[in-house]
Amino acid sequence: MAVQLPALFIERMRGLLGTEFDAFMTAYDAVPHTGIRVNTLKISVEDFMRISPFELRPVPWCPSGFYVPYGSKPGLHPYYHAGLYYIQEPSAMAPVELLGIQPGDRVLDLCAAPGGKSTQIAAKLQGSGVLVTNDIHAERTKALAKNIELYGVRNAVVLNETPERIAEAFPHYFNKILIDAPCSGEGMFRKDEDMARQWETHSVEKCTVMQRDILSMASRLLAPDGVIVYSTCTFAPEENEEMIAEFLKVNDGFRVVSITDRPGFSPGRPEWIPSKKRYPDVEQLAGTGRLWPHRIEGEGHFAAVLHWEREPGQQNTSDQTLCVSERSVREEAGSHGRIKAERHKGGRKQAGDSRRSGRAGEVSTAAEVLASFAAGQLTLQLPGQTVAYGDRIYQAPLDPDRLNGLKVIRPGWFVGTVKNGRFNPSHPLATALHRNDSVRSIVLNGSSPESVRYLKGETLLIEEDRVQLAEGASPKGYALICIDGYASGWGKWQDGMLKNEYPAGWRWTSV
Ligand SMILES: C[S@@+](CC[C@H](N)C(=O)[O-])C[C@H]1O[C@@H](n2cnc3c(N)ncnc32)[C@H](O)[C@@H]1O
Repeated sequence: MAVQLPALFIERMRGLLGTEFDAFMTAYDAVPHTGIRVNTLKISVEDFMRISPFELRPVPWCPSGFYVPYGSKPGLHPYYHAGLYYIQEPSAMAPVELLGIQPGDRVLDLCAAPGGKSTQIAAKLQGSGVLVTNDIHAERTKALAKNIELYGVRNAVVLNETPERIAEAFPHYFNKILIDAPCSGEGMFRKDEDMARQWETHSVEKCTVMQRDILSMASRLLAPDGVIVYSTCTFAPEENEEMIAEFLKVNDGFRVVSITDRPGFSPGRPEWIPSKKRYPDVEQLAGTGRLWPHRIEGEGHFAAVLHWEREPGQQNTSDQTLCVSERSVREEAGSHGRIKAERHKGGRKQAGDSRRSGRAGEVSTAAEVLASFAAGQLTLQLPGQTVAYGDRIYQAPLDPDRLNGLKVIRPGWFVGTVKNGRFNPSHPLATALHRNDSVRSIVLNGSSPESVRYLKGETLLIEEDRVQLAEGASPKGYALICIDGYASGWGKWQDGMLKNEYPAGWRWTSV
């Protein structure tokens, strides 16, 4: 066995698993599986299967998930940089499938960084409804925001908050909530030896304190008839079945929705909750699910689906807690600059509602400059509400007043900046477009060095006949650069020269 497992962990698993223990241990002799999940915001599964540079084998519990052969190195292909797939451990693809996301859902991903599951949720929403995605760690929210942008998500709000403060701002607002909880990570020991090394210090008890707190806040955030999916990547019953048993004991009206008929899942193990701790109706915990590394092709996971069955109308769903006079906003100084805190006292410029800021000139400037750019450059109607924070313009999926008092990393789709009355389109605007959304586009061949040179930030020579134009458009100006047809960034074309607009912090430096 390559992995050094903690002795205490081995003893505990031997006691729990009994005759299954030997099979469990043999899983540690196998190499972990590599998975990719197709980003259906940018490409359909069928189209990706046609162009995939890798041999694909379906992941049974995720229709857009595939195993790729060991050694494939999916991070080293231009399609990865074009956001066509997310590299994700196969078992980690399961929790979002359990949320049952429908168009128009209001979804909260409470522990979201670096964003694997958030990008999966966004792909299921297909631009409808709203995704509020949050992580408590400021550093990790940078990676989260970047992934939201790389994967072309238009309807996400990115927060860096405590669950409690989100619960104060959004009481009973979300109909789907994912808690991919911080946990002791026992299910990842095969894939990440550091987790095995850190296990004793990162104790199960410490994690249960955080999990209990996060779950209790989720009950305040959930709308009547809503669903919480709670998941961990650990085996410890205290963080899994027992955590859910405790939650059910203190939260009336919730029921476990059985997932044991879902591909890959084995039943939860209520019998592993120590008998001295009594919880009512523990049998329903058999309806939670476990993914075992010796039974499936993936790492160890646990998931529970909790449905709040309380009748609508029994809870206070008012928005009265939203009135906060000041708002703190965090924004990045540049595309990938340092995040700085900025306070606005009613100074936001919001399109279409000059009464809010009292600075009608600026209000109209931001919205009008964007509208004028969009009229000349884009063929789509931008979704959401135009909002300006400083010189940065966003299309927000939520009324920005709902975010009052919260640490907001992105209030919506970052579409560009206004400087000296000119609109400069952002990189995330490009990554969330489809080729025909721009009046001017240039297609680079994904298997030619040209696409790698573009992703490295080099200037390219491009003949005029390669600039694809909507009717009436001239070849000079911003062109959407598409790798094999999939939007990857901007370039500015003039007289056979493509000035590269791929931002410095995003460039592919490892090739
Ligand atoms: C298992 S990871 C999430 C992985 C993520 N869902 C994904 O799919 O990429 C757990 C995350 O919870 C965050 N976290 C820890 N305590 C938290 C809390 N109290 N509230 C919100 N997030 C928390 C950690 O920073 C960490 O990023």
